[in-house]
Amino acid sequence: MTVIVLSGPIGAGKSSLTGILSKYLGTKPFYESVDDNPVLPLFYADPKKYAFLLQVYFLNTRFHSIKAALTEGNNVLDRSIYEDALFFQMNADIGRATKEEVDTYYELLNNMMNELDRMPKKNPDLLVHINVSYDTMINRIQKRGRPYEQLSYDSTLEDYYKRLLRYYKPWYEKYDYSPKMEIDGDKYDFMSSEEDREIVLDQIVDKLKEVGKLPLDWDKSTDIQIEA
Ligand SMILES: Nc1ncnc2c1ncn2[C@@H]1O[C@H](COP(=O)(O)OP(=O)(O)OP(=O)(O)O)[C@@H](O)[C@H]1O
Ligand SMILES: Nc1nc(=O)c2ncn([C@H]3C[C@H](O)[C@@H](CO)O3)c2[nH]1
Repeated sequence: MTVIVLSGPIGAGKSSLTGILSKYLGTKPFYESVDDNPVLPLFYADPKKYAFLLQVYFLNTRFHSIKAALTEGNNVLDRSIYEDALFFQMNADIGRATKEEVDTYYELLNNMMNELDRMPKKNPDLLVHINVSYDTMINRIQKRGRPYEQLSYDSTLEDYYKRLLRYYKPWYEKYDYSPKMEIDGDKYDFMSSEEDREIVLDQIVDKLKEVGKLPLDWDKSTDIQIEA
């Protein structure tokens, strides 16, 4: 059993790479709840009011996915639970949560982490972090086109996104729940370029081999078709 988690800022390419990687390794993808998430548009419309609710929503849905992913088969998850606190702390730092919400959130998170600790498999086998610059992040957010994430929707989003990138750097450096690796999301267009896709997949496969976690039942499929 091999569990891989993707990490990285908004629009870095986690869901896209989750799809590619899970197809390539013949594993199951677990996606973050976004299009079916009723709180996300509320949050972008009124962040101060909905930051706490959104965080609890994500924590709950991620916990469900993790429980399923850590109990059966080989899986790829498109964002790690370890990034949840990064988002919440950043929102709290810019005044979008009360002290009571902060305390309650961390108690809940700790509680959930303790539950994960009691599971047969506690941590993922590999974290694949996608690094992107601010310009790439914005281009991808525009390309994907969720209305409430666009800079034109809210003039404070530029600062929010730049701040998010600043929070990610130390977060990745400190991360030690599993082996980890970085993918250069500025350099490799794994969506349109087959050559780039192969390079990125090779990097991940090499790392899985290095840590002894390449799925034994892995059936390499050579041709990954990307749906437009
Ligand atoms: N390496 C890449 N090269 C070119 N385009 C990419 C790359 N990665 C992702 N994209 C495109 O960027 C957009 C955002 O990608 P995706 O939804 O996978 O990001 P994400 O990290 O899952 O975002 P979020 O954190 O918001 O869930 C999509 O339109 C996708 O096709
Ligand atoms: N505030 C907040 N906390 C989280 O834990 C979190 N996880 C994801 N997101 C937002 C980013 C993208 O818009 C969108 C898809 O990733 O959802 C979050 N926002």
